[in-house]
Amino acid sequence: MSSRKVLTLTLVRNSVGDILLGLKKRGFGEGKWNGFGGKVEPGESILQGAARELTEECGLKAHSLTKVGLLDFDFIDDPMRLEVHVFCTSDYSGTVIETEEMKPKWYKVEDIPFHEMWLDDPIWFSWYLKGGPQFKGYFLYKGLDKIVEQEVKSTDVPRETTSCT
Ligand SMILES: Nc1[nH]c(=O)nc2c1ncn2[C@H]1C[C@H](O)[C@@H](COP(=O)(O)OP(=O)(O)OP(=O)(O)O)O1
Repeated sequence: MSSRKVLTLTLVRNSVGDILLGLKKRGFGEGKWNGFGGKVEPGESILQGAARELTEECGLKAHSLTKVGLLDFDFIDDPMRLEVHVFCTSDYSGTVIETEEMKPKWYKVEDIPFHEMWLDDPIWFSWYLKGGPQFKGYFLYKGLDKIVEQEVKSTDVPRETTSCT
């Protein structure tokens, strides 16, 4: 029996192209820098979940979100499967705040701290940064510190921007 979790991950960029990451202070991925997101709750859409998590974790309100990719994670000897829907936005308002879950910080793209992020991030991030159609990634982990299988590819599906209002 596998247990599949649907999660969101949102990458925010400001008007000068810097990217907002958060240092996860608790829970899954604690101690790693990442975008903002979490589990989609019953009764909400994936987009609604992404917008809610962004506000909960760093205070920003997304006016629209652009779907950029999908990441699937399997774990050897663990029935957990993660389906992570990746969004980006530069269309937001509010002030960035530190929350119980995340300590946020703006990074220049060339300074993204990949050595303090999930091992898969340096593999798929370039697909996000370069634009183009949505990407699809698959990673098989052994534990949380080793990737034993990986694939990232482009799909035929263009990036899609949806209003959050
Ligand atoms: N391998 C991976 N690479 C990556 O870049 N992001 C990942 C990842 N695995 C999970 N994530 C993201 C998805 C999501 O944004 C976040 C995990 O969210 P969760 O809601 O599971 O966190 P928590 O365990 O803190 O749960 P809550 O207590 O519900 O907030 O980490």
